[in-house]
Amino acid sequence: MNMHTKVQGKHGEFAIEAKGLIKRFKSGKNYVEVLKGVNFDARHGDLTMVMGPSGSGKSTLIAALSGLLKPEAGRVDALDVDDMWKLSSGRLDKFRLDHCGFIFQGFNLFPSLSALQQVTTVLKFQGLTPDQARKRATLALEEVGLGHRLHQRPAALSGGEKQRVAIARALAKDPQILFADEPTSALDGENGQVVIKLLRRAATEHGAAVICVTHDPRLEAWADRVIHIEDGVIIDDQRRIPNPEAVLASH
Ligand SMILES: Nc1ncnc2c1ncn2[C@@H]1O[C@H](COP(=O)(O)OP(=O)(O)OP(=O)(O)O)[C@@H](O)[C@H]1O
Repeated sequence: MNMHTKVQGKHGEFAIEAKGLIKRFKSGKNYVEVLKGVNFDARHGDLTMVMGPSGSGKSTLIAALSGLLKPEAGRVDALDVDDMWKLSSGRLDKFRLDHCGFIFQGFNLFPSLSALQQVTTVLKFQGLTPDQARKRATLALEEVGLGHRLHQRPAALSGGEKQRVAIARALAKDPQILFADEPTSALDGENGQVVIKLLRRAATEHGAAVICVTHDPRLEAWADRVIHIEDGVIIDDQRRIPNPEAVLASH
């Protein structure tokens, strides 16, 4: 693991705490309550997994926690920010850029950029010089095993490689909070294993608070904590001892 930067928050400290989150969507004439007063927290160094059936509110919860979707009620305290949703949208964007990493199922890569450029673009936004950005991006891509694919565009990469580029892009800035939404669902067992191990390492070695939404019960083996959500309510929250050497069987 590269040692160039470290998350400031200590292992075990809260990275994010949310209270009373309520989110409603309009459905015809009515409103559907998708988050029904959710309390949530996640700690540095933990891989916190959020599981639940389709439509239970997992993605909505991630969006409300990460400043992407404003809840109707409740508050989110993250790192040194009290009540994130009181920030202006510009400050909220800056907070996300500086401190949060995102990994989504669809990879969200730019078709015309090489693997290296996908990562350097974000780092340059953060204010690194082109030279610093290139060095840091190269390290991040090497860390996910793509040192030999730096100049390939997404069309030339496999699904697993694309997801690893997305992870390198998220990890290159050493996010203090890493949000992953179904990061392995488009991958086979072998590539899924690579990805979940990278998330595990982001927590253990970088000290990030990794919050991973998944349907996939096989990923529980790597988690420090498994939270179950059903119908907009957290119904279970268990700490467990992760097994970083677990093997992900194919579906
Ligand atoms: N923008 C929206 N407008 C209206 N309804 C929405 C919107 N986003 C989500 N919903 C509804 O909110 C509910 C919860 O959605 P959400 O995506 O949070 O669930 P999920 O647990 O992540 O599901 P999945 O595992 O299928 O991704 C669903 O019933 C969905 O249809």
